[in-house]
Amino acid sequence: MFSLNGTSFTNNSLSGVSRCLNQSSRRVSAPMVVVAAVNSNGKPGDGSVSVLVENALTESPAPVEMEVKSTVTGGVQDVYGEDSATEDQSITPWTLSVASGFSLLRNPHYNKGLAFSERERDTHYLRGLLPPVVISHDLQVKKMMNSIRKYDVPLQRYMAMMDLQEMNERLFYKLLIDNVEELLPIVYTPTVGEACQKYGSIFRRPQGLFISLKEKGKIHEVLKNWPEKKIQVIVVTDGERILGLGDLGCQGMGIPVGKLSLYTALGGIRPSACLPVTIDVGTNNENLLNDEFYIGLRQRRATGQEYSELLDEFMYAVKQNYGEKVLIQFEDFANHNAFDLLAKYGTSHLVFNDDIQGTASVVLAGLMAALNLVGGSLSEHTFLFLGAGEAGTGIAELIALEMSKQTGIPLEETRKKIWMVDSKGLIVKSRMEMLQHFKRPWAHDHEPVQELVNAVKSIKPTVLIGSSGAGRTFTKEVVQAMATFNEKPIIFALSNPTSQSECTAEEAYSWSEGRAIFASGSPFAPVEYNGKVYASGQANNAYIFPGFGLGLIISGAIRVHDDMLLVASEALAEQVSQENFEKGLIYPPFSNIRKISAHIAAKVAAKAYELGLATRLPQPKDLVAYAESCMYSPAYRSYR
Ligand SMILES: NC(=O)C1=CN([C@@H]2O[C@H](COP(=O)(O)OP(=O)(O)OC[C@H]3O[C@@H](n4cnc5c(N)ncnc54)[C@H](OP(=O)(O)O)[C@@H]3O)[C@@H](O)[C@H]2O)C=CC1
Ligand SMILES: CC(=O)C(=O)O
Ligand SMILES: [Mg+2]
Repeated sequence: MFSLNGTSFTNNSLSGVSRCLNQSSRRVSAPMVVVAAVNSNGKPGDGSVSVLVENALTESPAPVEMEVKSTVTGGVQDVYGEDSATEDQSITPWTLSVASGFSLLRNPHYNKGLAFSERERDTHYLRGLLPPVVISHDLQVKKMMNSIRKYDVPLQRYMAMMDLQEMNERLFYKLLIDNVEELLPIVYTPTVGEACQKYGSIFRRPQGLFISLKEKGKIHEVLKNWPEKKIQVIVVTDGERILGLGDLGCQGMGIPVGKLSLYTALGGIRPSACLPVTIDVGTNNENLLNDEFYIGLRQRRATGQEYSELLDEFMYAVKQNYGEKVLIQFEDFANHNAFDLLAKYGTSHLVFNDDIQGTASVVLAGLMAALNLVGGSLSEHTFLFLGAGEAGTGIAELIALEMSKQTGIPLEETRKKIWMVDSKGLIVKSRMEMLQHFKRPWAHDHEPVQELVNAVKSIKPTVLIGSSGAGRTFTKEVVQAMATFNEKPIIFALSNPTSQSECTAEEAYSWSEGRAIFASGSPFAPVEYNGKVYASGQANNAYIFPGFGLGLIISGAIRVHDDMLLVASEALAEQVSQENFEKGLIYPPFSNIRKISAHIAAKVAAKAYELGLATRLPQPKDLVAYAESCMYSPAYRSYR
């Protein structure tokens, strides 16, 4: 028993946190002295109990390594041992106080709904607050899936999922992990696109952190308002290019929220370590400016110095609050800012642009896999893009880099195998003066060509990639042209959501007489053509960023390097099985995504160590096993 600020505490309840740490299968330094203090009568007066947490690392610098059994794996930097507790161990459901009673049921992090056991209902003052039945986590998942499936409208399913995330986090993640193929199109593209468009009308409870021009000069304090302190990944948007839907301003928040749900479900990053951010500098979307339910600043976008000062303040406040190794993922910025932000902060922060880099890695993986079906090496193929923005030029640059690495041919030469069409036609040398800087490497010698179909007929690409955000631009004539000079034309329709896809799966297969190798950014159902069923893959950066981020975090990487993108592509391509190839697939099913993410993470981490960019030492021997052991599991913990 001891006293703090006049209150008596017992330490016989030295929390399960330290015990949990001891029994984790991860190698842990045993740093935590955790004192869960209860009032001397052992009963909270007002439903809450003060808790004091101390990190004893400073007092006990020598790390103690332990290897013990675990049935549940923990999140990266699971310092409180909550996630690495085995299923038969107890942990304390604490916030700054021990949650109990009504507040426990309203706390999404600890709420278990009808799965609270009889004992927990007694010890945590839940009697009467729940109906008598006690059900399992699995039954909760079954029940929730039943109720979600009753909604015919995808947006209603999205809203039900968001409500669940705000009500019972572990049920939300178990549902998503166990039913990933069915629920990915709900919490992610295409439905998240519609949700962003209607965000103001469907807005119920805020998710993520909103930083607007009003917060200029105060961003450091605003970050402190966020309830979690140990942030490992931030996904940030300014809402100017949301999927292929354009400027959705502050309503772009659905994207960082959705991407970070995938960081947890697909990549195993703890939810409490994820921070979704929307930077609101206004919007140029007239419909939103005139919408009475719009949730953002009602002004046109700030640009120039005003914009860059806000971004600068944000970037430095992030580093001040969370340190060097927090990963900042830029998402859905317009290209006139995206390339510059990546270049500007790439040397001072751990930054990653998902649209430029993540997309590049996922498409390169698909191409590597597709070579198994069409033959030849990468440099024997010719590529034509519709869309020369972030996604298009990002992918092109990574393909050229990989070709250069494979053949030893200089990058300037390998780029010549890649052609681009933008809204003004084929990118050719005569347009050089007027081109944005990121398009210039792709301006080759050729007479001007206006129409895509004519570019296809002239260049005769083996691979056609849509990254335009312009729906149905791969017309019948375009696909038929591809099929005239390719036995198996490779066609990617990357644009999201489905309404913006350059063509549908049905169009790709029927217009190519079943010969296309097709993948799309948003999913399409299998297609029947001439009595045969064709399943297409989903070429979406969701395959890459969760595992990529996990790899950066587990290695303590301080910078992103292009070679990490290349190994991530290899890791993903290696996961495509013979059985997948036989179905014409060039991506593995999402149902294996956590295993895939662990492989990607291991390769990325290994590259970080090789490049001297990793700070978490020593390097674990088996990086795949280590990555898996670091992944968050949504299994319920029992509360003492
Ligand atoms: N599947 C995936 O994982 C990903 C998919 N995407 C999707 O890719 C699309 C583009 O994104 P991003 O590259 O960031 O966008 P950008 O705005 O940076 O680039 C769009 C490009 O498409 C061109 N374009 C637009 N309309 C047409 C048209 N009708 N004909 C020819 N070219 C056109 C633009 O031309 P101009 O330069 O002349 O204006 C520009 O070059 C989006 O729909 C997005 O959802 C993005 C990232 C990942
Ligand atoms: C998938 C994605 O990042 C996009 O469409 O922007
Ligand atoms: Mg994006």
